[in-house]
Amino acid sequence: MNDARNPGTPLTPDWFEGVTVNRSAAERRTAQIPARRSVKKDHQAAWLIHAIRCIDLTTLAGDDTAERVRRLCAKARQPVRPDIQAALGLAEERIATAAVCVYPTMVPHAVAALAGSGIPVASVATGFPAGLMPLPLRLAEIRWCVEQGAAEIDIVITREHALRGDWPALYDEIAAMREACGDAHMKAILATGELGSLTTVHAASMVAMQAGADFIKTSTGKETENATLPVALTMIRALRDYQGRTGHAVGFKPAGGLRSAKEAMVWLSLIREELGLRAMQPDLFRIGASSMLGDIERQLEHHVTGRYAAQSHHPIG
Ligand SMILES: O=C[C@H](O)COP(=O)(O)O
Repeated sequence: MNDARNPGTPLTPDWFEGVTVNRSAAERRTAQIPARRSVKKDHQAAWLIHAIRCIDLTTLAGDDTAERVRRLCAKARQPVRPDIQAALGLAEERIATAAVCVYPTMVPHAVAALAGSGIPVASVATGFPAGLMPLPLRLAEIRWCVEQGAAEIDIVITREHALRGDWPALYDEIAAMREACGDAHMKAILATGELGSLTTVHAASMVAMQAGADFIKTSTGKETENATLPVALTMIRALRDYQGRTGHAVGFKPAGGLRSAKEAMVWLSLIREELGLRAMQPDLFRIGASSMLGDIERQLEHHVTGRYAAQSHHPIG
């Protein structure tokens, strides 16, 4: 994760009030990306390996178990089958996911399973996914996760603050969460599918960064609408504006419903086009996904063998 933490700024409404985001313009701009074959065929395998290195390998299910988390962590340590990795000429390469993301009570199991791997444990917190709990309890949950060894905390915002335009309330809660995180890096989940408009998404993005978020993240994966390209473009433009004003690069994490290798390529293309190569690195770009890795591995196997394995051949959970 980017060692240079986001120091944040005082709440500065001038940076977002009066900004109106045109949804149809954002949709037109992003509609072109999926169709574009911007990555040459023989570079696609390299892009997919890079995508793996950006994945927060996630399980956030009510029936999660310690055993499932242990299996997920083993996958995070060895995401590509050794024979496929060798056939790609990468036998000596260390390929691992960026992090493993779990619920709080699964953190100790993930920490134990990832010991010595260098792969950080990310935990959702603050009453994920709705966040509708008293703030002191949400802050205590963050501190508990950090004490259990989580190095990254994915917090959720109170959507009502954004929906009502109560930016001081939103800023104060995120700043308090950032303080509770201590040395753990904080990703602010905006739950954009519940924010009503891209204009509100833009404002909430800017407030989260001003309050000290190290990353801004689209979704919990539990909303009806999760990561979409127009939402991402809105957040990325806010990121770029924030960096222009402060000199600090905040990370971006799309999450929720991202299932395929092709989507991974589209998201990487969007980041490259909008923010450049540096922003594609795992300390600034993550993909929150519970099942995308399986499809990426299938594509890599096809790249190597010319055949597709059955979906079940690359299980994770
Ligand atoms: O990052 C967290 C998301 O819940 C992952 O969503 P997903 O299970 O749809 O991949």
